[in-house]
Amino acid sequence: MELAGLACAQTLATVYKKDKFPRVLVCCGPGNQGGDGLVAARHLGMFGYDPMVWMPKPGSKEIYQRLATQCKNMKIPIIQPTNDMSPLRDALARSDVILDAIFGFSFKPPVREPFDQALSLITESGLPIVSVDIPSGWDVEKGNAAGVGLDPDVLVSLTAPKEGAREFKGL
Ligand SMILES: NC(=O)C1=CN([C@@H]2O[C@H](COP(=O)(O)OP(=O)(O)OC[C@H]3O[C@@H](n4cnc5c(N)ncnc54)[C@H](OP(=O)(O)O)[C@@H]3O)[C@@H](O)[C@H]2O)[C@H](O)CC1
Repeated sequence: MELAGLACAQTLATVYKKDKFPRVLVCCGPGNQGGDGLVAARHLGMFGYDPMVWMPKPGSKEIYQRLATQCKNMKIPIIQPTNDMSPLRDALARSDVILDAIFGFSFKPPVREPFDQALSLITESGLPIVSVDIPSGWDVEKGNAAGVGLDPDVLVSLTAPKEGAREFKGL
C-alpha cells in the first residue's frame, strides 16, 4: 500500500505539474484502494501540492485509520464522512485534478450509494482524473460494460494491468 500510494502520487506529479494543478482532490473508497489514496495524499502534500481527501465511508481496518491520522497530522483536509453530496460538489469546484482511489479490483457492480452519485458528479466536473489500478465503476474483468464508470485520463496499474482495463484509451 505504501509503494502503491507513492507510485500514484509520483505519476500524478509527473503528468499534472503542481504549478498548473496544485489542488488535488483525493477520492478514497472503503477498501485497500482507499488506503492507497491516503498514502498518495500524504506524498502529494510532501511534493508541495494542496491535497484534500474525500472519503464518505472510511474503511474499518486499523491501517486505514492510521493512514487517515497521518494525513490529519500533516494538516491535509479530510471532508467529514457523509452521504450528502454537497461537500463533494464544493470540493470539485475547488480542485484542479482528481486522484480516483475509490474502487479497485474488489469492486462488484452495480455501484451503491453514496458512490453512485459521486461517480456522476466527478464525471460532470470535467476535471482530469488519475485512476488507481482500475477506473472506479469498472468491473475488474468486464471493464466499463455497465457504462457508469469514470473515464480517467491516466491509469496507474498496480502489479499488472487488469483484464477489465483493455478498453482504457488514456495514458
Ligand atoms: N497486491 C496488490 O495488488 C495490492 C493492491 N492494493 C490496492 O487494493 C485494491 C483492492 O483492495 P480491496 O480492499 O480488495 O478492495 P477495493 O479497494 O477494490 O474495494 C473494496 C470495497 O469496496 C466496496 N464495494 C465493492 N463493490 C461496491 C459497490 N458496488 N458499491 C459500493 N461499494 C462497493 C466494498 O464494500 P462492501 O460493502 O462490499 O464491503 C469494499 O469495502 C487494489 O485494486 C489496489 O488498489 C493495495 O495497495 C495492496 C497491494
